[in-house]
Amino acid sequence: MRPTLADYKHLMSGKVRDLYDIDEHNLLMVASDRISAYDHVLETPIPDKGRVLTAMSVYFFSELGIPHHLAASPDDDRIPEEVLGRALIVRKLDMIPFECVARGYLTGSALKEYRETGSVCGITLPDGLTEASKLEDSVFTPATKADVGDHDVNVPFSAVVDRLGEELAHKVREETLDIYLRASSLTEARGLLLADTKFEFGLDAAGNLILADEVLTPDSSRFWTVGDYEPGKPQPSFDKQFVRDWLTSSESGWDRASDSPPPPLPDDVVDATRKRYIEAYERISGLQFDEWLGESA
Ligand SMILES: C[C@H](c1ccccc1)n1cc(-c2ncnc(N)c2C#N)cn1
Repeated sequence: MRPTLADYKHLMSGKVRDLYDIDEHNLLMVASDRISAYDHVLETPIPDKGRVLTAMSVYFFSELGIPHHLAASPDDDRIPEEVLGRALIVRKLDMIPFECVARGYLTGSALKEYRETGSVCGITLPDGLTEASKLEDSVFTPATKADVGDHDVNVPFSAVVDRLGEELAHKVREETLDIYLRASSLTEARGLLLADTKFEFGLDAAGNLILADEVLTPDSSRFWTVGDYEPGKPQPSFDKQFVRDWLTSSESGWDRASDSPPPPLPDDVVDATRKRYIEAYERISGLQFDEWLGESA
């Protein structure tokens, strides 16, 4: 008999994920079907999004072959039925207080900073770069974690050194870039560009660096289609473009510049977005989503 979520103490919630306390050594990390766009958590869920992104993390944790925080099988008996397939048991770590971002392409906050300073996180970049430019060498662009609803703040590597010390700061940067390069090679071979991604690390009781959080999901990464890649303009998001296009179309009646919450999504946008998440998982992993744990929505 599996427990229910009510048996576990709720610890915190992010935009689309929730964290529960299992026992002295373990947490339950639950991925919801919530989706965010334009800094809003939409009222319309995307069925199976939580299960797909959980399956993607599990695939990469097993594929990357580096120490990670998964503490049990995805079908462990301690996982409640209601979240089976979209929840993982992870071991408690002393989390490193930085978003460890690796970028192979220039976009988002890094592009904004580059346009203002010619650099990102204190790293001077070549002149003449533009939206979605491919960077000659991928860069480590750490950020401090913002409260829910705020944007993370990019910081120079020296801030990581000041907080973690030279040795650990260098190890975090090295691990971040190594995982990014290996993952981007894997995804590109399957037709998807990994423009950038965000990792979180923690330390175990022995002081070992452990890969934590979710990894290489569309929520922690930007995925673009190789065939559509064209620097000089914003690239379509592999997973969220249908949502973004509809929200900014006249059909939605929503004004992005207003403070009003976005309207509910139409069924066709929801269904197309669900299919994109599943496509991303199946193309990258080579696995069939309908063989993944839990009940399809
Ligand atoms: C940001 C993320 C989060 C996830 C889900 C919902 C809200 C926040 N989070 C993860 C931990 C965490 N703490 C201790 N040990 C761990 N292994 C982890 C992990 N992963 C703390 N925060």
